[in-house]
Amino acid sequence: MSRDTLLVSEFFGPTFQGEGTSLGRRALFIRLMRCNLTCRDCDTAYTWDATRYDLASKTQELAVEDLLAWALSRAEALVVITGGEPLIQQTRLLPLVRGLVEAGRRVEVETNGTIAPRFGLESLVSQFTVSPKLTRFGAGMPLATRIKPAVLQAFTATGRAVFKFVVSGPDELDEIAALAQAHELAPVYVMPAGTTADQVLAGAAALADPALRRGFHLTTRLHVLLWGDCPGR
Ligand SMILES: Nc1nc2[nH]cc(C(=O)O)c2c(=O)[nH]1
Ligand code: SF4
Ligand SMILES: [Mg+2]
Repeated sequence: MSRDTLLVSEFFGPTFQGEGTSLGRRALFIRLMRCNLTCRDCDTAYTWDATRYDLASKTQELAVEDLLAWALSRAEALVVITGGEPLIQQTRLLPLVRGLVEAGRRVEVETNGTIAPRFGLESLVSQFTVSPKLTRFGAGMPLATRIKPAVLQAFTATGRAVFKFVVSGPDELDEIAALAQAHELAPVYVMPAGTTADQVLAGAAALADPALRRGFHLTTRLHVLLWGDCPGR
């Protein structure tokens, strides 16, 4: 077994997968430190923003085998790996994912879609939930930083990608439709931004009919509806 370590922000569960295709399923979560993007409204800036947080005090450097033992000591069939941007650490993630899959677990990775999965990770992970960042959410970042066509293509080529856009309002659906068409992204989920139940509910209500008209799927943020902006849920 590898002595590799991962830079972890938090690991928790059981909880419910709060977003996307597995919404409502019991799951364990492993949130990794670091991100290569700097989204203005990031809800997990404590994983990467050294200007606002003391990252050293937020980081746990954990042995892969200890994380694996923790996950396998629980009954949950689904393990979600998120961040931050988890694929920054993908070489050291590989033995963890391999161990989980060999034990029969389903692994989903939540990613911003700017780093392609490699080294066999693309065939071990059951689902990549890819969230490209829109102009408003990614304010200040150039398009070429947020949207990498070859990487999006690599995710599509895995046959295991779903695309989930965090949306501030229905006026952003044009931008999503253009991206989906240009990069052949499917299936497309839209998800309201928000860290309170009121924001998420209002956002979902505003998105529902426009999303139906466009052929997009809709996801809420169940954990925010249930528990608000609460780390570790
Ligand atoms: N319950 C729960 N579901 C989630 N789905 C995606 C999450 C994330 O932070 O990436 C998340 C999270 O933090 N909690
Ligand atoms: S890509 Fe995700 S983790 Fe990184 S800054 Fe943007 S919202 Fe935050
Ligand atoms: Mg999140």
